[in-house]
Amino acid sequence: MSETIVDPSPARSGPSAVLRARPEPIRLDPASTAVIVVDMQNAYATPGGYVDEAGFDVGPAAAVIDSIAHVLDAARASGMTVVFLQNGWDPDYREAGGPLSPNWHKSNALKTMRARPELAGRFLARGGWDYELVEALSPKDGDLRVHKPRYSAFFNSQLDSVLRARGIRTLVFTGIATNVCVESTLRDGFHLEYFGILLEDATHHLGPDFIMQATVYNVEKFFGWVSTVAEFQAATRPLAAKE
Ligand SMILES: C/C(=C/NC(N)=O)C(=O)O
Repeated sequence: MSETIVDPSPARSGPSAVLRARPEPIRLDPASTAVIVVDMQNAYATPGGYVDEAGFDVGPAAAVIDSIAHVLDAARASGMTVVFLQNGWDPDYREAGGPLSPNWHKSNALKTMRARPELAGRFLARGGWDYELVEALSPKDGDLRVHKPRYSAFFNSQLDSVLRARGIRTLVFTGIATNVCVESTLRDGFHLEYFGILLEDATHHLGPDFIMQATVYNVEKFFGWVSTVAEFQAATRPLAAKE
């Protein structure tokens, strides 16, 4: 019996490819697919950035940067949209909210700066090094950047309108952190009718390994599809040849 292939864009006119994914394969239509690079900023992926200073392990981020670079090469070659998300706030932290915002209480960046006043102003402030994307993943011509002030990129940002204006239906997720901003955005995307695909080895989690497994389980079972960088490259290769 042949396996069902999920098809988010049955009315497409151009070439498409099938991505091997769990729980079932899903069709990729480059014209309506965007690769979302979640928060690959110095804050989350470079020693000396916020996450490192707050005591999380950024070691695995180096391999993730490499993996994402491969995904982006494949995505651009096959004509997909690339969207870089950048998390943070204005330099005065007004967008972060004050004590009446749960963000003020839960953001480890804000908490670390309050606990260590010598770090005040250093983390996730627009214009600063911590906020910048890592050098190895600099956007190329045609790529998009979207600023986001909370874990989910669909809140208080332009992401939904930027995607809808381009007819994007499928979102391929990479970036950091699997269990925080990646999962929050993929889940909210589900509720907005986007098809979310997690490339598990192009993400890195913050916290114990079981939390990565929990996100992968949640996505596979409830919110979307799970695949890998190698499968994405294999699926998109024939599309690039046709360009
Ligand atoms: C913990 C954290 C995660 N961010 C993300 N990009 O997943 C934060 O922003 O504080």
